[in-house]
Amino acid sequence: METAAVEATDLVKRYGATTAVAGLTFSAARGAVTALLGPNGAGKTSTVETCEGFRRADAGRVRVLGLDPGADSAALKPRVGVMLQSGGVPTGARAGEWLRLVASFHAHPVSPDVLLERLGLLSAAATPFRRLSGGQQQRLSLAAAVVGRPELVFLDEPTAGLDPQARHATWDLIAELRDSGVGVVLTTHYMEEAERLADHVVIIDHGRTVAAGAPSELTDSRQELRFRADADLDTAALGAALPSAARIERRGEGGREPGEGRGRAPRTEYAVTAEACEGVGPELVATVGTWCAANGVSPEGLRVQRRSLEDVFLELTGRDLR
Ligand SMILES: Nc1ncnc2c1ncn2[C@@H]1O[C@H](COP(=O)(O)OP(=O)(O)OP(=O)(O)O)[C@@H](O)[C@H]1O
Repeated sequence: METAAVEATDLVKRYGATTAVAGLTFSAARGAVTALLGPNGAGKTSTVETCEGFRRADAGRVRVLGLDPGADSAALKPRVGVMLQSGGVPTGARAGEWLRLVASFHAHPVSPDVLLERLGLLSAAATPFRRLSGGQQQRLSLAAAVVGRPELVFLDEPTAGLDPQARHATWDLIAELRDSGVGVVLTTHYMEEAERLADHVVIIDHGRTVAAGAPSELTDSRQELRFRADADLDTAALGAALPSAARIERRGEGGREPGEGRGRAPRTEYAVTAEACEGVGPELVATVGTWCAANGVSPEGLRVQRRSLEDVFLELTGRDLR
């Protein structure tokens, strides 16, 4: 059987007294996009850098393409592409020259010019790295990670700070890599990106895996009823009218509808959840609608929807700032 792209088991990484990774287990398949999600400081970068062989695990086991990233680093180097958060490009290197140099280290590279064009960097090819915009630097680092036709790429926040055009170009490139059989392991803070791009999501918190699965597996089983109403909605009274398995919670400011004037107070978003997903159905909609009608409340945008990955993420990792 072909080995996984990455297999990490009970991984531990410490920096002095800080335990950044505390027994983390995850796997990433070949020909698939695996997204590592987690709040700031959750241990994503430490995990990725350990898998890349830049850091030594204090305990646990990591296999990358079936090999040990520390002991087998020479064998892995030509097979694994790495995009670092910090770029990793010498500041004086010109974009095009740098990419050609990286390509020259590989036996069958992609044409550097084709990659520069794909990522909108042709006009910046003669510009030194330090003079590139932040987004151009990101894209050059991505190009350098994939130019050698790796079997596996690690991308640490590949679209952080990119404009929508560059983000879409990056997504297209990542999807193509996956479709051609490359394993992609990326970290991101953009839930929409993970939902759209990832085949497998690993949610990490406090150095451990707290949930893993396909985005749809993590969100499908969680329907809820949502609506917007005034901030002072009497949630206790509405809650009392609901079946015992259901409860209502405030989900924060719902904002204004497009075109709605600033003169009107922003609405608050509410969610009614039930212990079992089947509990969120027509009867619950009717109960909420009837209560609203009897109490002079106009529930805007009343709908039953699947929870977003962001909802699931916040539920699992909490709302406290890290
Ligand atoms: N080189 C280091 N020396 C000491 N502590 C470190 C080092 N790198 C990371 N840490 C600490 O380890 C923990 C995990 O950091 P890590 O960068 O792995 O998290 P992360 O999930 O990638 O965070 P972010 O989303 O902010 O990039 C944090 O508490 C961080 O302060």
